Amino acid sequence: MWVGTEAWRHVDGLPVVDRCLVMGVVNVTPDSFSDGGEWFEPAAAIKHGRELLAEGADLLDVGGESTRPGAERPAPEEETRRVLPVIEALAADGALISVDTMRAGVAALALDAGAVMINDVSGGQADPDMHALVAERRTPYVCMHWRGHSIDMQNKAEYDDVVAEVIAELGERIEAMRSAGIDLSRVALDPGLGFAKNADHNWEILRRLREFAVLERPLLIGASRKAFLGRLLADEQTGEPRPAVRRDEASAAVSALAAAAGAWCVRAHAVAPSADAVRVAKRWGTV
Ligand SMILES: Nc1nc2ncc(COP(=O)(O)O)nc2c(=O)[nH]1
Repeated sequence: MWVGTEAWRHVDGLPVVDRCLVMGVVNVTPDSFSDGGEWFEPAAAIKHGRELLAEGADLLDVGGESTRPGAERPAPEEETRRVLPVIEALAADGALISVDTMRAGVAALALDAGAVMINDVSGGQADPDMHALVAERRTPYVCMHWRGHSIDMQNKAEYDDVVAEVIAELGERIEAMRSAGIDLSRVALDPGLGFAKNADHNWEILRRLREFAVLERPLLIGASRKAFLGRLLADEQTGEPRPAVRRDEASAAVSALAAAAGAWCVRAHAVAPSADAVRVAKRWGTV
């Protein structure tokens, strides 16, 4: 039976400990950009989730729809088929699970199967029923900044001031959640790195991360293995981006810096490096 990494204080539903949390990524998809297909079989995904918990993941994010740029959407039934057995098994181990879905129907079944949080990259824009579900079930909810589905989201990466505009658009989401009767004390926000954002936008958001404090909600940062890190670390001779599976050191560096800037949680494919990184950030900032 898995035991939590540290004493949990559920402050109004969102899990909280006295450092930045680490959310391990379990993509049960054939085509996610960073690990597509590796954990597509339930047994492999469950085994991987247990490995991430052993590496120090505070919670696991189980998703059945790839959101990489250009991705085609699976049918709701297929998305459900992918995630439910994995959520059931890992929740039975005692793990804290968020379901990474934009669909209220999938989220409801995931909650019934033992998930304790909904991670919605669309912030409720992809499914008009999502906010009502979150309000009714009083589920801790991650609301990410989003400007449309992966199939064409990079066409919407136009900003005058990306930080000001992402903050404003997340503010609109907060109002929509408030109107839907959602208990905002159970809501975390996420700037959506790589979603309708290019590399410069991502770096500007990270550089100015503290400005998001104006929204007065915990922040989740999902930088792990993303293309902007690959481009930063491109081969100097060939210009070839660093492959996704070799971006974990850079991902951990972002985790440390995001934690130092006050992030509530970081989302990581390789948990161990980021688990160490957030502990370094905590001790560094401790008087
Ligand atoms: N809250 C949140 N959820 C996410 N889900 C998927 C991906 C895409 O990355 P993946 O395909 O490696 O999971 N990124 C995020 C993110 O940045 N934030």
